Amino acid sequence: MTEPTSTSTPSAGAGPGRVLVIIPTYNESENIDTIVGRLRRSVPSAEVLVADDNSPDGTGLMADAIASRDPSVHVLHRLGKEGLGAAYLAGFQWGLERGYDVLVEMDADGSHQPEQLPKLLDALGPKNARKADLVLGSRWVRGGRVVNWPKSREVLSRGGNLWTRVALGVPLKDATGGFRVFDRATLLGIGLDDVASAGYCFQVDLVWRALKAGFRVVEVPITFVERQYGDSKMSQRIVVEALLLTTAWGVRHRAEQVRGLVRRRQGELT
Ligand SMILES: Nc1nc2c(ncn2[C@@H]2O[C@H](COP(=O)(O)OP(=O)(O)O[C@H]3O[C@H](CO)[C@@H](O)[C@H](O)[C@@H]3O)[C@@H](O)[C@H]2O)c(=O)[nH]1
Repeated sequence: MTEPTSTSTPSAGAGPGRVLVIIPTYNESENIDTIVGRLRRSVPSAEVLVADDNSPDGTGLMADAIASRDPSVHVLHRLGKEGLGAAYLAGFQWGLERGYDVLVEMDADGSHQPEQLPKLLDALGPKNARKADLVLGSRWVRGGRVVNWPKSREVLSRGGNLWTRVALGVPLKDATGGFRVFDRATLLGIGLDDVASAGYCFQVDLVWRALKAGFRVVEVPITFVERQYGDSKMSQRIVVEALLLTTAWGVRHRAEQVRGLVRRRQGELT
């Protein structure tokens, strides 16, 4: 693990502040060089943290080699595969401890295009005058799209987002996507210590927490391009986790709403 340098810090106030892009990896040896290179060219001031879960294909070692040539690239070596959510939580902690102002989630496989990161950072706004607290790269708002996705993935994603709106009342088109930009204060304000979701449900969990805490969440259209190399880690277990957890949260949420309504009615009657 290497320490961040201060050389890439943008001028105070004008830009978004110190940006750390966290890239979780598990068996991404075919993608890691390309994605880090694209990212460094697209947003040269941003630093990168590769959070690798001891990938058997040597992704972590490849990331070390990149980091040895580029002081803006850091590597967090984790013991084993614990899911995307756990890798991001470790990455957030790493970045918050080191004082980054903006923390970004981005896949390693090229499905999130680094060339679109500047417009997500623009939507967050400058460090001293944020326009939003959390920016979501959205496939399902007007202008957003997916390229080369099988119909089954589109149905799963659209269905998952519909379920999120119905069960949790989340007023967003794409609460499950994983290309996002967090202001530091948002991550500090949503209680990361008790996040239990490990798989992709983690994405819904964080958005929902941000909305409940009153943070401004905005969606910006992106083009999501299905990976060319390597495999998705999406599994039945991940889908079941998402369904069970969102259902449990939804039931609790609706019960709280009903209790609130009853309390208000009782107050009106007395
Ligand atoms: N460290 C670590 N990284 C992981 C793990 N599982 C997946 N990743 C990494 O997380 C990124 C996304 O994983 P994929 O398996 O390629 O994701 P996907 O199926 O295309 O899902 C994407 O879309 C979902 C919504 O449709 C998103 O919810 C998800 O975050 C991701 O962006 C990749 O960089 C992958 O290596 C893990 O257990 N540990």
